[in-house]
Amino acid sequence: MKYLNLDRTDAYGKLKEEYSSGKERLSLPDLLSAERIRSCSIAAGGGLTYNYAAKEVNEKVLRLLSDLAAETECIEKYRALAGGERMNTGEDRRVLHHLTRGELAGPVTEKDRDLGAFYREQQKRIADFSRRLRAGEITGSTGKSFSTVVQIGIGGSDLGPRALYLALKNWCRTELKSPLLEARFISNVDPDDAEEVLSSLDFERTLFILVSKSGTTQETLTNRALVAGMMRSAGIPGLDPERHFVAVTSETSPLAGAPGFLDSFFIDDYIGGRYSSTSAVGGVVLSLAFGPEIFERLLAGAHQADKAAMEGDVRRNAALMDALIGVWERNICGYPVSAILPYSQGLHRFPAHLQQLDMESNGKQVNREGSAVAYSTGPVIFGEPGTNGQHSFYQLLHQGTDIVPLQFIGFVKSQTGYDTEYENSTSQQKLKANLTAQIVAFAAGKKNSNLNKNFPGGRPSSLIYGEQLNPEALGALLAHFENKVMFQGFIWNINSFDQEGVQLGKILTSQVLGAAEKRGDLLDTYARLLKL
Ligand SMILES: O=P(O)(O)OC[C@H]1O[C@](O)(CO)[C@@H](O)[C@@H]1O
Repeated sequence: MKYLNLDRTDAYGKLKEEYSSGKERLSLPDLLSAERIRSCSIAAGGGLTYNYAAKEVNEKVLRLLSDLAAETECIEKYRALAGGERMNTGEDRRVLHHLTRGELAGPVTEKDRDLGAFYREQQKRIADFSRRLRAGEITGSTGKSFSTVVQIGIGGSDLGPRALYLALKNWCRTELKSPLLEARFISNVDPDDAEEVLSSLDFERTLFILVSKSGTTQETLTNRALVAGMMRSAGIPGLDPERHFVAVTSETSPLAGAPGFLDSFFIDDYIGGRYSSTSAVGGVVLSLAFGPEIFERLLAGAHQADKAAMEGDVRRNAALMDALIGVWERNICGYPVSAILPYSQGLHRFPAHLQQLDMESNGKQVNREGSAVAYSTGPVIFGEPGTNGQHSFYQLLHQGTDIVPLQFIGFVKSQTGYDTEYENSTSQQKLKANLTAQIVAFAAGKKNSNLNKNFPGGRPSSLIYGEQLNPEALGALLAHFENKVMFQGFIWNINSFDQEGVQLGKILTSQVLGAAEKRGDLLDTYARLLKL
């Protein structure tokens, strides 16, 4: 396989040339048409469709982007990654999150161990544990059945699972006959975060899921101690914290086999934190809260999206098309920011998950061999659900001095089916009307001689949509973005699977905590740290 920096590819030069010579051919108000809206759609798995009609790309640009995908061997690299090649060069590791939802390139083995079988075995153990606990066969230390689970973790051990739980909570509440366990999350080392969650819990009926792949993360271990301490001081006769904790960690972590847990479930170093939602990291909390069948349906949707991303024809590969257009916008058009705008309240924490997924993966300044790259890599990602965002930051998106490419997400039906009519339309109809109105307003704009009221348009967006946000659609949505980020990493020739940029802050924090005086004024500590 060839590993070329983006600026060494032929397609990159041609794309730059096309942009500088053909800006008027790329005018969005002129490009957008009813015919284009119909033709620029790609099935993305899980019943989802990716539509890129409102992107600043014409036929010529699409041909060149397709050449770029071929030149950078995106599909070959994806196949190699799925087959177990050590694509995480920084840490010399395989990258196997796809394998948690099914094989794409045959079995992956290591020293005769089938790694897919290992993930499936963990999944089966989680399913058995969840069924027994939900049936009341596994109880708390005082004999009461569990009604609440609390995940303690941070970064990838929190954001993805939390976003997925919140995304399915209302759908499950509406669709399932079996009762749901409530899930809560503690992540921040700020004690107010834990206190707020713990203050409303019945400890006797709560199971804590301690999630840390490394088993060394300061925030997570501190919160474990805080929870156990609070349980001990609650003064409840017979309450034993050790029978209220399970662990999710890697087999090589200090937590593996450590005392103090009712049970433990495992991942391995081949699944990066931000890619771990479909492993035990997300599997335990989602299976306990909703039942293992729901988690299996989510995995099935993710696997469909993974298979769809293997398609060699760019025009039939949603994740690859999304990735290529993102590179066009970042490197050729020069847009440094991108917004995720779900028109679905269930997805209100999904932008936060995508922020870590994208920015921790592709916020890199060196290529996979460690040499500096001379072009931009990952954009800044932010987002909020519509319509709330419309009344907050959309002003800048419509009329600000920067162009921010937008990723809309929407569904035909709501999750609960509850709806009400007011002024001749229902709430769900209003939600969808707002979504389509925004896409057109951003793309086409509206001329006004009063510049303060002028909408310049030309603000590109794409839309991922489906019938309803259900487990399959959510799994596919998650995998779509994971695969998009992976393809962009291939095109930028960077390693999207390590995160050295988080280390320095951790080291300096330990130095502050190791210093004799930790209780000083914030500015004193700040100044003293420079001398340490
Ligand atoms: O699961 P762990 O090992 O506690 O790590 C949590 C998070 O910390 C990070 O390593 C960043 O500090 C993330 O990549 C990861 O998701």
